[in-house]
Amino acid sequence: MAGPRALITGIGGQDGSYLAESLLDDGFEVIGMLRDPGDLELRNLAGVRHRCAFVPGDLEDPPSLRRAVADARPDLVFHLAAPTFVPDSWTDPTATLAAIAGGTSTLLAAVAASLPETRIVVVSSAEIFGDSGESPQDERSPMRPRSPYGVAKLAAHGLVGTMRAKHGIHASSAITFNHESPRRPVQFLPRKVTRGVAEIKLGLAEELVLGDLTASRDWCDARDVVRGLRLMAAANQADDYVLASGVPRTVQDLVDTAFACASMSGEGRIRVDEQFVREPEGTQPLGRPEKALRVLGWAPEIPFEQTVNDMLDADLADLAGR
Ligand SMILES: C[C@H]1O[C@H](OP(=O)(O)OP(=O)(O)OC[C@H]2O[C@@H](n3cnc4c(=O)[nH]c(N)nc43)[C@H](O)[C@@H]2O)[C@@H](O)[C@@H](O)C1=O
Repeated sequence: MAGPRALITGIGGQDGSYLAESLLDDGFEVIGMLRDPGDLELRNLAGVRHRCAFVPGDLEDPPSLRRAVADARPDLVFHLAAPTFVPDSWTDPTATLAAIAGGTSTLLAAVAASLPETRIVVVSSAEIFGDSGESPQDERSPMRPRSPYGVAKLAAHGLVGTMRAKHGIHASSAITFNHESPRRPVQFLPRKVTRGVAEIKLGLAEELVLGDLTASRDWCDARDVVRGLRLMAAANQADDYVLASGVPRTVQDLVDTAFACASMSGEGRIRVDEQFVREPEGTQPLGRPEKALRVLGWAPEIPFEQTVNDMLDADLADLAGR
């Protein structure tokens, strides 16, 4: 007999691919929504692609999302797909809102209308807090986003709560803080750092060019976050949860950790370039994941140093294999 079915939007990304692996391991049938299911460049899915099915769907094309839900008839939906690099959201705020807020409302409405027993987890973001004025942040902290990306993620988060209240569906919002892994793209800071350190280690580069070294983030491992998403889907009651480490670290801390993992000193190897410096944050982004621990029994398990080390190892192997 076939197992329960899960539809994952954003299956080719960092979180989507780990989630697919975890669900397949537990006997789920996994259906991935892709803009182009003919795309074979799904590096993150290399190990499991042949065990997944795929349906077409584009966040900015509502009929395609409704069709994806109708065709997959999932028991669970994990909505992960989104444009994710925050600075890019200033280039086209309209497209950011359409993809993130519009895509989420279409999926929630499709579930409420045709599959009301289906459970859905929507991935929101710590960027919804912005100038919260409160640190650390939890599910009840003021939400004052500072970018179109944050505004769009706040709309998606709000839609989950309103659709849950109105239609009684099992819809949950994961307020995820920064999470990393060897599958993180290089435009994000931690991957840029481990890739840069690997290049220096191999003699392929002399320095690492970054923005503000004093900026602070709450980093955890993507594999821990994915475990949290599954616990949210499995919980008796749908609800919203902060998934975070609860530990603040600066960009400099991250850089030091990466050089230490490479058994090197970063002294004299970092240059700050204004093009990577963002406006300073009024409120330190830092999560308080107490509710996730209390209700779901979730806590991060993979130490920060382990994540950075895994990323560095992947970069060294990748560069050495070229
Ligand atoms: C929760 C949230 O998390 C992520 O968004 P992000 O925090 O913008 O991620 P990032 O890795 O681009 O920046 C982290 C920090 O690092 C600083 N920083 C310094 N120097 C460079 C630098 O050279 N490059 C970058 N990218 N950042 C730099 C930068 O100013 C910032 O303070 C996404 O997953 C997003 O989708 C999401 O939802």
